[in-house]
Amino acid sequence: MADPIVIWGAGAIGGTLGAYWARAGHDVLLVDTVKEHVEACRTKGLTIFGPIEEFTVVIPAVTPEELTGTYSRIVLAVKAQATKVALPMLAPHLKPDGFVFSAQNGLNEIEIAEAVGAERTMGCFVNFSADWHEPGRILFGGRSAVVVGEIDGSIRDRTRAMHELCRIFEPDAILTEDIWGYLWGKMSYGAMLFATALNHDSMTANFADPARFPAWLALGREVVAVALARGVTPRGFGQYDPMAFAPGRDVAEAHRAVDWLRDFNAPNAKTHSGIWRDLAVRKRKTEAGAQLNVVPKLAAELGIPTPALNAVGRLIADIEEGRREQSAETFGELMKAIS
Ligand SMILES: NC(=O)C1=CN([C@@H]2O[C@H](COP(=O)(O)OP(=O)(O)OC[C@H]3O[C@@H](n4cnc5c(N)ncnc54)[C@H](OP(=O)(O)O)[C@@H]3O)[C@@H](O)[C@H]2O)C=CC1
Ligand SMILES: CC(C)(CO)C(=O)C(=O)O
Repeated sequence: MADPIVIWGAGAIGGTLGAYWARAGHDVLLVDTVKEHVEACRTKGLTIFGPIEEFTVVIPAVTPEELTGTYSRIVLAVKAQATKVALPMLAPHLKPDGFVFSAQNGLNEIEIAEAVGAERTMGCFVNFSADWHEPGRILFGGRSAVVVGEIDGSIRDRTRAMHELCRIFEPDAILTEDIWGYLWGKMSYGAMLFATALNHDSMTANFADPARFPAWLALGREVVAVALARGVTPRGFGQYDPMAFAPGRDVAEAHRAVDWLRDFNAPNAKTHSGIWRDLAVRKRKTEAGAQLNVVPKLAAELGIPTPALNAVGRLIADIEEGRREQSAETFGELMKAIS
């Protein structure tokens, strides 16, 4: 494939992937709505910094309005709530036999497939940690799993090619026939991450508090119940096995999963989730509407109650709308809702 890899949304995740691919000699084109970031990337360069490594690479970059031409590979790395807006913008730039590769949290692949066709949609589970700090500067806070897979479970030449590209960035990247399993597995962890954003404690401090364990247990159980009812067996990463939250499993297994999340996040230079950062630092809406709240809707269709997910969704909305603060008290409201 001769045309550049287009990264649509060159923030924390898209920018990090793009920087690694560009440094490895691949032709990359960043597309982002933040003009100052686009300008920085294409002039002084995009700097990746943090505990993993530091480097700067100048990468061609444009705003969506400046983009011309059609491309075979478009890596979509906008927040889930921006997917709906980004899809009609990128669709005219996708070649008829090209594909959109979702490097996002949530089940964006459903929406992407509806917009550009299932044949032109590829999934990816991303769990590494990154934060956009300022134009041209992204913190790469910690390594974690990257998994590549087609939404129909097939493995094709293009799937292998994307997997190889991801291995440049993450040598342990996995090629899977079960991307939905990984996406639902991340959803179970993601629901807990939303809850960690109800207060100002780090992810590790949240997972370390035994008093908060009932919240992780309830959230994990609800997400996993919905996934299983939809015929998906959620898959994890590292030693986090979402099936620890499956019906009939001993609660000790869930304790082990949460303890592992505590330890996994401890050395991370990104101490808080992207959701916390949206609320506390970027002062903007989170992905709750487009990511977390999808699960209770699917659960309702299946007759599965989701009191913990409902409470987290409601409390995050309260913070977004200025009705509540991120605080111990707000987390306490979640605890009340599940007691
Ligand atoms: N950051 C992380 O550590 C992780 C993130 N993820 C997931 O990866 C996805 C991307 O997150 P992240 O990289 O953190 O997000 P960022 O906000 O850092 O990056 C997204 C970039 O896309 C821009 N953008 C928004 N709308 C459009 C559009 N229509 N066209 C082009 N660019 C646009 C954003 O601008 P603006 O800021 O103005 O909106 C921003 O610069 C999310 O689903 C997230 O949950 C998954 C694992 C870890
Ligand atoms: C915490 C992290 C990086 C996953 O480890 C994440 O997915 C997020 O910030 O939303």
